Amino acid sequence: MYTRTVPSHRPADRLCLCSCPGQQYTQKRCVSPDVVCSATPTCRRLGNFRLRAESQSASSIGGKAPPPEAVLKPPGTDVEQISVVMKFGGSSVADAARMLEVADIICSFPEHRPCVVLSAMGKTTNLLLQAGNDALSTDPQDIHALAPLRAIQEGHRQAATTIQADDRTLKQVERLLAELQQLLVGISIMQELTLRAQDSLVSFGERLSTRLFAALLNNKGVAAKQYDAFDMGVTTTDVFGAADVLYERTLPAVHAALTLAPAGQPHVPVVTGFLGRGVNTGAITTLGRGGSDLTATVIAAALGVAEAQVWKDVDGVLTSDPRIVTSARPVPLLTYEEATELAFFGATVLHPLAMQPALQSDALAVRVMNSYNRHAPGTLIARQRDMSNATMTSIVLKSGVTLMDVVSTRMLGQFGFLATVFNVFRDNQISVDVVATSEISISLTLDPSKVWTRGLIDEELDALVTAFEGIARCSYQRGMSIISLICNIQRTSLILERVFRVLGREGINVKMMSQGASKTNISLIVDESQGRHAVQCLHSEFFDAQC
Ligand SMILES: Nc1ncnc2c1ncn2[C@@H]1O[C@H](COP(=O)(O)OP(=O)(O)O)[C@@H](O)[C@H]1O
Ligand SMILES: N[C@@H](CC(=O)OP(=O)(O)O)C(=O)O
Repeated sequence: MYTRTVPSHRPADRLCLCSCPGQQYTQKRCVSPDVVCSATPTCRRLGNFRLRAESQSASSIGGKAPPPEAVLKPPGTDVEQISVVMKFGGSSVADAARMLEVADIICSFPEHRPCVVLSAMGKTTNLLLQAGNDALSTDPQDIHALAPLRAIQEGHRQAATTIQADDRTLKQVERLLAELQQLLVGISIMQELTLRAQDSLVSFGERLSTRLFAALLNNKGVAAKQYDAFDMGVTTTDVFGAADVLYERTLPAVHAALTLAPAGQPHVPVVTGFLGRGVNTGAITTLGRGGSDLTATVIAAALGVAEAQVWKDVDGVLTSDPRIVTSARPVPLLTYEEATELAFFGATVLHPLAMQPALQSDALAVRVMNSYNRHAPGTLIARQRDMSNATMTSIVLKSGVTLMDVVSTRMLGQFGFLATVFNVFRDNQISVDVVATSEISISLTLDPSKVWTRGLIDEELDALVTAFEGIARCSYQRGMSIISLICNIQRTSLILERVFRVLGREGINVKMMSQGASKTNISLIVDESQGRHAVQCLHSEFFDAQC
């Protein structure tokens, strides 16, 4: 929890939700309290406000990137303050051509002055992790030939050439690539890759991509400046690999860094996502995989802007993971709570903590957009939404889960049993996802990736069983999946009747179920081997017209 100390720059502004046919649930920053929307008779009071679709149509519809020599019309240079944070993930900035496309997207919002947050290009983070692991089994003199290192060097040099990066940027890129190689040599010599070193290692991805992108914008006539988040005040715990943002320190510092810029031409800040600086160690930290989403919402909260846009390679948050259900379709509206549950329970489209700053802010909306299909309305995530017509919103699968049963060896009525059980998990630093209890027994699922670099190992589970000796009988089953139904809990009976009819028909046994305090989620635990099939059948039942 934190108190937001940074006031909004536009106290008169407010957000409006409109539901115009064909432009469903478009959200706007309204410049006066009675300005709402223009498109249809039901919401006609927009006046001088332009719809997103209109402003996009002024730019290159069809998503074709401009030729490298073209000069872009800068986004909102006449806008005094930064008014939107736009985050582009690795898939959006996979290569120079994609960076050009992203520059064009940014410039298609002339009414906005953006702050841009970028992830590493394409799969660079994975390549960096692979290089770190490979370095452990490579002689120091052979590090320069490591395949992932070569791929990173070649990819970034090629991008720098294509975007015609200036000499200063070229030097910076070469310096970073040399530093990266040195770090890998160090890992090889030390024969050790700590989480701290690993965070420094993966930071090179965002440090390189942002420098290249700022150079590209400047080349296009859009004044831009690169920022490293860890030098700009993003302060975190020292939990390497999954650091938590320290909001009280971070928000005012980021606000100052981005608003107290030296006088002169307003510029577009291009900030590294995913990275922070550990409060005690002073070392570079990361916010967990996909952490750039969180960087974007943190910056949006720090600046008090109304919207953070996270641009992906899908048309928004979908009714299921498109890699499991090919017919999955976009969900137009979500609440912060629904988005958080989705992300925690396996929808990798959003970082699980990305909604945290939005929850604490006055009116920060998060919009998930597709940089490959910029006209798609995307998903708008806000504090509340009308649930009257909602039944099933999205179906999520999380695999690699361990199911643990803990049964008290004492008599019925023994108090303090639950507290004792959870103390054991706390002492062993293992996080629990889903819980179902009776008076003397408790079933729970254990998070497969408490640290994003690995899953639970057998030794940890055996240590837990030992820790329960004398307190309870404990057994565990690996290879489970959690299916999370993000749905309207007001309709639980109706939903569960359909769920169990489908699962019964398919011969899928539910090992455990939990509805819990969440108003948005019912979790079912099934055997991992049946997880994908179960999700496909449930999606078909709730979303496909023929069922
Ligand atoms: N419910 C879901 N809705 C949309 N995408 C999902 C969902 N679940 C998983 N995904 C996956 O998330 C991917 C987008 O997230 P991510 O790869 O982190 O994007 P980026 O790297 O651009 O930030 C999609 O390509 C899709 O495969
Ligand atoms: N590059 C980091 C951080 C990130 O947010 O990436 P993406 O936006 O591409 O998911 C990662 O791969 O985890």
